[in-house]
Amino acid sequence: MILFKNVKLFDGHSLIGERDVLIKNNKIQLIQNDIDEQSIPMDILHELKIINGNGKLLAPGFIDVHVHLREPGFEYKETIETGSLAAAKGGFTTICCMPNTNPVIDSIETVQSIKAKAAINNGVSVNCIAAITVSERGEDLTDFVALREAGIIALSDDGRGVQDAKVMQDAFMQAAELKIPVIIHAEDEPLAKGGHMHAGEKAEELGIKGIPSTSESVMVARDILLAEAANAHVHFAHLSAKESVRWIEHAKKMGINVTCEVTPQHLVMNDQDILEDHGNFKVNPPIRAREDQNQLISAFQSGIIDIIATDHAPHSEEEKSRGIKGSPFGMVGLETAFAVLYSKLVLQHKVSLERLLQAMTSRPAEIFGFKNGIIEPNGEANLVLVDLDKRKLVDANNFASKGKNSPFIGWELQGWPIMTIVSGEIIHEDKEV
Ligand SMILES: NC(=O)N[C@@H](CC(=O)O)C(=O)O
Ligand SMILES: [Zn+2]
Ligand SMILES: [Zn+2]
Repeated sequence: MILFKNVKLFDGHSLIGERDVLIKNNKIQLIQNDIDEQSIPMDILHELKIINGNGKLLAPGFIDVHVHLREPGFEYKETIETGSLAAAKGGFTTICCMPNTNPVIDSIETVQSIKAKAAINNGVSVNCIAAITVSERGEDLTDFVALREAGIIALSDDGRGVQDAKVMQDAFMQAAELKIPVIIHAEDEPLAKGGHMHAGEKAEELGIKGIPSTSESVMVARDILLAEAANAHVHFAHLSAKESVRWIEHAKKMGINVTCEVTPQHLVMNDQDILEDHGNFKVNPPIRAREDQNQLISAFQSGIIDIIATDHAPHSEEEKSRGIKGSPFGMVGLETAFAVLYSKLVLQHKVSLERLLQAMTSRPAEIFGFKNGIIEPNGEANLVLVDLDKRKLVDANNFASKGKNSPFIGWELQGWPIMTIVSGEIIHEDKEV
């Protein structure tokens, strides 16, 4: 049993002010202006842990619909266990893993084995996203019916774009019938081929071949049209280019069933922030120009961009030590997401705290059909306590993730998750406080 005193409460939709919150039997028992400890029956009082909020923020546990857990096949980069620990440290209680593993998550056996492994970890809920095509080869569709039975929450060939429009059309048609969201990694391979970073001034300066924005935007436009024709729900992953945002805004106005996500790195950086030729700055899609960044921020604040997703993509230090040309694409993000966004967007008055929190809780829950993402009496107690005043330098040595490939190393950030609770149990507590 836990009693939070005087926490600043965000209920999933809005900041509702200072409250006391009582957690009992996995559930949120009471939310009141003042819960008197004396009112708690003596026989259970000894089990009560009182946490003095001192104005700290209590929110629904964060939800991340885009995480690479690397298991099976790439356990040297991350495992379900280390990824779940990293999630808890970042305040996430629900994550969804992408299928670009080895084997690819394209069969019910792989889904079941991931779920079984996740179940014996720290309590973070791990959901599977299965591949659209067998082995993510872009050719034959996986068995959507069987995969849905196995409990997947969406389909995606993340890591690669589905190049063939006919394959994509068939996928949208089946997914629409089964009501499964399709998550698009929008990338036209011939247009992106051979590139390592955004095709702009910075790439020229470094003498590195660029990836043009069109490699993303043409696929966004194509898949809006295909999803519209099939009446499917299309969700675009990790948006990077201003043109993509423009097409999505238009599609939403037309009433097409489209949603999308943006990562912290694409919101707070542009290619001028790539200070050195280091693999930690390499990600796909690439960090683009300042105008793209500004467009992403305003579309995020206005809700055209629905949610935050980290695209947590761990790689080994050895792999990332080969410079921008020689390293694999991807950045870790679970442990820094909130602090990065709070420091660089909220404290700088570019995005409101409410909007940021909605985009990490109730909005992803709504889009992907999770029951959590809100705080309400009798609801499951999946929570995060955030110290909005805490300042800390990002030090990858302290990450729970095996991946140390963060572009934020050395940044001094404010606003850190300090306690994560799943079904009433504290699964992570920051011992420094
Ligand atoms: N984002 C990345 O740069 N890399 C991801 C793949 C992906 O998300 O497309 C990875 O799996 O490493
Ligand atoms: Zn991707
Ligand atoms: Zn990804």
